Amino acid sequence: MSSKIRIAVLGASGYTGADLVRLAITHPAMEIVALAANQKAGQAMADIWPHFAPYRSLPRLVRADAIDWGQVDAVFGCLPHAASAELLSTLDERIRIIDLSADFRLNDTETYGEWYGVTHPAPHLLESAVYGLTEMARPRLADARLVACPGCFPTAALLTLLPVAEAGLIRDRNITINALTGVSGAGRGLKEQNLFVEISEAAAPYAVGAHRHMPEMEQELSRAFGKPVAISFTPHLLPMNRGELETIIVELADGKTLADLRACYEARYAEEPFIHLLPEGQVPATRMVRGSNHMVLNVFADRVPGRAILIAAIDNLVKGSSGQAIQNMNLMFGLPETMGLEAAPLFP
Ligand SMILES: NC(=O)C1=CN([C@@H]2O[C@H](COP(=O)(O)OP(=O)(O)OC[C@H]3O[C@@H](n4cnc5c(N)ncnc54)[C@H](OP(=O)(O)O)[C@@H]3O)[C@@H](O)[C@H]2O)C=CC1
Ligand SMILES: CC(=O)N[C@@H](CCC(=O)OP(=O)(O)O)C(=O)O
Repeated sequence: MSSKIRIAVLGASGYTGADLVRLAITHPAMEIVALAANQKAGQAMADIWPHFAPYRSLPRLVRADAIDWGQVDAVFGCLPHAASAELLSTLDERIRIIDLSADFRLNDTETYGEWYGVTHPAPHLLESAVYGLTEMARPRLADARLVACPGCFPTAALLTLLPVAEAGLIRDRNITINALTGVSGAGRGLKEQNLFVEISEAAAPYAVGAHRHMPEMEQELSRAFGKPVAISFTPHLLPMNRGELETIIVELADGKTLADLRACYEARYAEEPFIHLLPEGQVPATRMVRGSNHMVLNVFADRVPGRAILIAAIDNLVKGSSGQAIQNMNLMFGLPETMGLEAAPLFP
């Protein structure tokens, strides 16, 4: 192995793949050896991405079957679900996999089939897959061959809910998550509902009562509560490029207070480089984290007795996908966890 981790990015012509490349360019221990696409194979990154104009030496996009896999130590799967598992399951066991799709997040293939509408292409890989919510998965990452990065909505929701669920501070019922997202969450493919005229000067919910991230959140929350949990989750599309904000209403467990929630986050996240409990009263907003791997979080009282409001913001393309993927890679390869991810948020 060379002194750097030689990486391939599958889906480098998509939004998460491109943001991964953006971060990899300045990562001191990553060397980009291959970039793959589907319809855009054959094109140069600088031709399809205006922000890569200064980086003409990036490898040209190829189809995955044209990659010299002997040169690759780690692969990032930035592909649609099913296509991702199909391709990744053909790779040599030596190559470590960081998958950003939904393919290896759910433990059971029946739930996957129900929500994703396809038969799982590689069920034999599920057992060894580590659910890569980094802050919760550290001990299992060093030896992992396959890491399934969480969806963008579950990332913010679970980082907010898991500590207080595990500490018995909230009830396992009536958890309501309302989320706002930027349009890059839907990928670069053209969809008429995401055209400028359809989304500008507007805000609208989608996948109401039926979003695919619910089973993923329920899987992890059920583990934390030690019993099956159902949640209510409604995403809303906003006319912004990046960013995700989640407002979560919870019921406090008997005798627990807002101060208990705050103390729990202070203890759990005090040493975390990327998770920040804001000072009392400060409201999280997407502009606080844009372009960075940070998450900001705060807790607020609800007028309804016995409830609390938890709010978190992340950048869907960084902490919600490519940044978290690199954070996982750093731990898989024994590197400092924050390597290549130290950039401050972009503002204004
Ligand atoms: N966008 C986001 O905020 C997040 C996305 N994700 C997940 O990450 C994955 C990538 O998302 P995103 O970057 O937004 O998607 P995009 O639609 O922007 O990009 C998809 C990429 O996959 C390639 N591709 C499509 N179909 C195939 C195929 N059959 N075989 C090989 N390559 C193919 C495309 O190539 P070409 O352009 O040549 O057609 C493109 O490079 C998805 O699974 C998504 O759900 C996860 C967290 C957040
Ligand atoms: C705005 C928008 O459409 N966002 C996407 C989130 C992308 C994501 O995280 O999807 P996967 O779980 O498939 O990886 C969505 O709501 O489906």
